[in-house]
Amino acid sequence: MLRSCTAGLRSIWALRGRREGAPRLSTDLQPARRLFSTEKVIHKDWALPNPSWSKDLKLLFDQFMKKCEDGSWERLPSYKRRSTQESEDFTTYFLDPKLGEEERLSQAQLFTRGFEDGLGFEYVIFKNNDEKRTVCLFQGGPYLQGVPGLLHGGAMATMIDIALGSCTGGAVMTANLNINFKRPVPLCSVVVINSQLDKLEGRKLFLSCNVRSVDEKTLYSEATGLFIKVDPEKRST
Ligand SMILES: CCCCC/C=C\C/C=C\C/C=C\C/C=C\CCCC(=O)SCCNC(=O)CCNC(=O)[C@H](O)C(C)(C)COP(=O)(O)OP(=O)(O)OC[C@H]1O[C@@H](n2cnc3c(N)ncnc32)[C@H](O)[C@@H]1OP(=O)(O)O
Repeated sequence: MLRSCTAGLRSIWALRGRREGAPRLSTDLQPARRLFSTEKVIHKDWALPNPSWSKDLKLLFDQFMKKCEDGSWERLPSYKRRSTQESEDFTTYFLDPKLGEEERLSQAQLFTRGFEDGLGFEYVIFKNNDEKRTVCLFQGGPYLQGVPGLLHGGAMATMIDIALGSCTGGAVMTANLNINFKRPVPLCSVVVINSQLDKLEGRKLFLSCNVRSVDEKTLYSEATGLFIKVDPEKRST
């Protein structure tokens, strides 16, 4: 497993070298502002295959894209940042215009999309609206290591949070997340997160998920989450 991870890293570096004008490693501390001056980066949909995707991830992606053809499933696009109504709901709810937050947040981006191809979170989420469930295909890259050779539990928790949140379809906040880590996840492997909405009670959404290996033989984690729809009448700050 470690050998394939190293090989993956080597190919990522090789690719980076080949791509003309490709940004250098984020550890070079390039100003984030420069990244965001490129409209292409802001509007790019990151939930699409790139050369770092393993055969397993590409295969599953293709299978789910096929399921999208009859409209029962949809692929959810993913951006570093976006200016949709949903984001506006969050901004109105949490940010105080008096504090000049907009300027401070001009460099903000979704942290799961802050890594270069293959190094961090590679994932795509498919949603089945009728069945109120999502499937997240996730490949955790070498920068997400915890115990040597294994995915950090916090990285897994992050993906679980996003996967559960993707089932809610609106402006929500995570109020509670409960995870049972049953088996360690090998770094650079692909896992499948199956999430579902179990119950809706006013503004409270109760969700659950499991995380399995591609062959479904290993159950890595099980989790439940409580998400609260933000109340536009309330401000939290
Ligand atoms: C997660 C994905 C979201 C996807 C959204 C989609 C699109 C958005 C567009 C762009 C964004 C893109 C991507 C987003 C990606 C990632 C998001 C990451 C998510 C997070 O990383 S998020 C940070 C961690 N999260 C917090 O930082 C929450 C801090 N917290 C609060 O901000 C408040 O606490 C809040 C708002 C949760 C509730 O506050 P509130 O004032 O609105 O409501 P209130 O307190 O009245 O609770 C109402 C009813 O919920 C019950 N209740 C509340 N909390 C409970 C708990 N813990 N356990 C059991 N029951 C609970 C009460 O008991 C009451 O129940 P009842 O009505 O029956 O009495």
